[in-house]
Amino acid sequence: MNVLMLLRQKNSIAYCVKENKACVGWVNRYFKDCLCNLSDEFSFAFGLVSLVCWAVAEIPQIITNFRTKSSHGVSLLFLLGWVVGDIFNLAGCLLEPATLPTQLYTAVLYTTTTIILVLQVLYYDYFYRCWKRRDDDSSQEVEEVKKPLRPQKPTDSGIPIPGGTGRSPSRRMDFYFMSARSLAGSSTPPFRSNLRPIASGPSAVGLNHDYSSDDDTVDTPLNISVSQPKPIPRSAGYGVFLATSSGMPHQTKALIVGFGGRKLLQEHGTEHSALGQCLGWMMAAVYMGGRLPQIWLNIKRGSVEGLNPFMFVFALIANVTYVGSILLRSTEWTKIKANMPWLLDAVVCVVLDLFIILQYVYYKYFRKNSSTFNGREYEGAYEQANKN
Ligand SMILES: NC(=[NH2+])NCCC[C@H](N)C(=O)O
Repeated sequence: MNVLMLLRQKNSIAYCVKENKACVGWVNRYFKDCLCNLSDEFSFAFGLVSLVCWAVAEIPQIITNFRTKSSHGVSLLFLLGWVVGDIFNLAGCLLEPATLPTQLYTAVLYTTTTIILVLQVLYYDYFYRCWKRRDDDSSQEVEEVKKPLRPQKPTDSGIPIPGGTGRSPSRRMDFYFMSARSLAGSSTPPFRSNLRPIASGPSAVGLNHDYSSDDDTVDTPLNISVSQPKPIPRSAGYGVFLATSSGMPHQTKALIVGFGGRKLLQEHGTEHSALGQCLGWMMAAVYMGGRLPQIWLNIKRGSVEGLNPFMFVFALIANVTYVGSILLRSTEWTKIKANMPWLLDAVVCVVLDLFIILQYVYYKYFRKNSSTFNGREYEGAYEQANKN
């Protein structure tokens, strides 16, 4: 029987067992899925929309980080939750015979984009910031030796110091000079800096204390350490967890030949292992919990600056269509039950993403007017910096 099915599959002749008719050719060929009726077709279409949404979901945030040269708006813990979940999800897709090849495609797709995003966050949060700080510190050292600081008029605050370092000042250095030399006389904090009470002269102003996605913020001392920048630690406190699969629905109406060594399955031959279920629940817990650091970061900062809401809009659509694709394929309780961890995860993530989008609207448009001095000034400087 299996040999016969394999032969049929090889010749691209797949049949719906129930309805005894050929599957949709291209879907069968490229996605190894069999669509027998309209609801299967809708299910597949929803699955495709979900796949496309996941493919693009993180791109807006990557662009925002690139533009602001910072990742202060997005929680690293949230992204790490995704990465760890995705890796186990990927492993689960490869090991679990009940998953479809499309699940594997989706998992590969979003694991890749998430890894790119995390690498970018680490780059801006650690390397870029360290280099920038080192650059600024050495500039300040030379500056302090060569040109003693003079009191600045408030109107001078944005003007770079000509020839101060013996090399052409970059825009980054302009910000630095503005903040280090004359912030005491200016009410405008430097780009992405926290406005703090100024203890003494200009050299006592803390720079580079970015609004960070760090969830364990460590206060930056007011005095800049000229030689060694103090790295801000981040916590990556998720425990080890495993996850299996998500993406397209498990149910198949006809024969499926899986990837590599995966088994040939039939409608009634789909296996749901207890381990797969257990891992599915653990995956769901991590994915759902992963949104909390982001929500908390937004509350803690009282701002959503640097966060791109489209990441959550796409994730929301991806999860809604994902749920639709499962439910449209089958409403049999046994199948819904087997998919429960993935369904529940997607539904809860939709609610949490909706909450984050509302948070965005609130902080961006309503909280703006009543924000504190610090917040207003920060936004002004931020927007000003973006315009330059
Ligand atoms: N890296 C990813 N985008 N992974 C997909 C996570 C899917 C999960 N339902 C969530 O919304 O969190």
